[in-house]
Amino acid sequence: MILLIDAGNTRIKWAVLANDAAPGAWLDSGALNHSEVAGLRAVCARHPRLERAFACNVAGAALGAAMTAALAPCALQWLHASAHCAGVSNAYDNPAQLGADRWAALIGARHLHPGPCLVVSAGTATTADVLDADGRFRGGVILPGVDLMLRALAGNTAQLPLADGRYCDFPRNTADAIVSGCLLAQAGAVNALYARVATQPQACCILTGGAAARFADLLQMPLCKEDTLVLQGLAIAARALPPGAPMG
Ligand SMILES: Nc1ncnc2c1ncn2[C@@H]1O[C@H](COP(=O)(O)OP(=O)(O)O)[C@@H](O)[C@H]1O
Ligand SMILES: CC(C)(COP(=O)(O)O)[C@@H](O)C(=O)NCCC(=O)O
Ligand SMILES: [K+]
Repeated sequence: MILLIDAGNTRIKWAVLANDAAPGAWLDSGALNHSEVAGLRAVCARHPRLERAFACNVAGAALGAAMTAALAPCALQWLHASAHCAGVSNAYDNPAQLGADRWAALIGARHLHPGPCLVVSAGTATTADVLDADGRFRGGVILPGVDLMLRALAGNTAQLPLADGRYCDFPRNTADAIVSGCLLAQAGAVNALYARVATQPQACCILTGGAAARFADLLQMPLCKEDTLVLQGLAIAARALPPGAPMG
């Protein structure tokens, strides 16, 4: 039994998986705020047959250390992006520079969909990553996530609130204008990146992240929503990287 943990800049997502189970067939799962990281200890206590913990962390060394402490004595193995893993190759100039959550999402996407796809993660940041039909990660973009965009406008202008408006085609008030602009910015980036794979047979978009639902309806392509894509990728990577194995 394995504990999988995706530590992002907003939330720590986790799931428990039996050794022979399909990625996504979670025995248990949940999410914690960074301030609740010690709650990982209770997750271990609830699952005494845990043999292993496998994680990605893009939220800094302090959170990583707190995760290690919370899980002790269960050893925590970290996924780092590398040149190859589980059928995915990494075209980043420096493969290790790619966020481990993006790398896990690409691995998860490859396992779900053998064709070309755009892997979109709507989290603190929004990322859109191009995966070719042969499992080659070609590259991708990073932009502020929805909440970051909304907070940037509220925090850096005299008159704009932290908007709680809704998407409209022709916004006629400030709150709707702000929300519509931010959601269109997200969808515009995704639609533009998708154009790079749209002509390839069986191309699709796999969408994940806590903010995915906010702009999914604005996306103009075949769409597969996978809320736990990163955790699924971690499960696949963990099986490809037994404890103590060198990174791919
Ligand atoms: N319960 C929640 N707590 C915090 N953010 C949430 C929650 N539900 C949805 N969200 C949205 O999802 C985003 C965080 O998504 P997530 O994928 O967890 O981000 P990350 O991987 O960067 O930690 C937030 O910016 C917010 O827009
Ligand atoms: C882009 C990210 C901040 C996304 O993290 P998240 O929004 O999920 O917290 C993360 O993947 C990251 O820190 N990447 C490292 C730089 C890169 O991927 O090029
Ligand atoms: K994420």
